[in-house]
Amino acid sequence: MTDSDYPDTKITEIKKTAADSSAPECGGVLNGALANRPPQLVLASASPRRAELLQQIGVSCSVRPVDIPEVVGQGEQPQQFVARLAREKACAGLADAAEGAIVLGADTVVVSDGMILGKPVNREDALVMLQQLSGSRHRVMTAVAVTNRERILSQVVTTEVEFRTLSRAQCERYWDTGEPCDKAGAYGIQGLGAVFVASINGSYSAVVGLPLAETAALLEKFGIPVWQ
Ligand SMILES: Cc1cn([C@H]2C[C@H](O)[C@@H](COP(=O)(O)OP(=O)(O)OP(=O)(O)O)O2)c(=O)[nH]c1=O
Repeated sequence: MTDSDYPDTKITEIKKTAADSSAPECGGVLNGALANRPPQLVLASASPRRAELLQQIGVSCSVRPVDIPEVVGQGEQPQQFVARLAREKACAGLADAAEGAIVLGADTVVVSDGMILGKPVNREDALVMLQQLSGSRHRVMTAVAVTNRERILSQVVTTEVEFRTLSRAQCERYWDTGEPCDKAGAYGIQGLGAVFVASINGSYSAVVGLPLAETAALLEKFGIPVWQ
């Protein structure tokens, strides 16, 4: 794999137009009185890992999971896909957030041999994913998006992970632990799945669900400091 295979990643900024601002999912105007309050961060995610990772860098938030369809568009590249989902999650979270709220959404996928692996839908799906990852390298892409009613900033972070060779029996035992079922690629690097990992090149926290250095920089652009 070369750098040009995953040309990470500058921050993408999208300014919301007047039309966007009146749209129900992202609408509203910040009024003067509320503008003086410290910004409230809303985490639009059901992932306990993302809440823990934010806590790790001293950022407090309220948690409001959102439900959006996670379907790859025709011709959509993995990097575009994760970025779109993170932005859609953030925008959906803004819909019923308080005035002045800042919302963070994120998405993680595993990319192996050009295939996008999300969370396994069942045991067989997980076993196929783990066998596919066995003895080879894959990429984990995590996008983070932060939005208020005026703009969205987003960034995609790609990490390369190399797996040891796994036996079918090992994959079955791993499934039985319950760990793979809610994780992209059917493994958790932060858990028992760590024993499968021969090497990692990139951001560990991004593999777990949120790239902390990049997230901290994005939050600071919205006036939310880390380590408070
Ligand atoms: C590869 C890998 C993924 N994961 C997790 C991170 C994400 O929570 C999950 C990928 O699914 P996502 O759809 O990104 O997130 P989610 O469904 O958990 O939460 P939400 O959509 O509400 O934000 O996989 C790990 O915890 N460890 C790992 O090593």
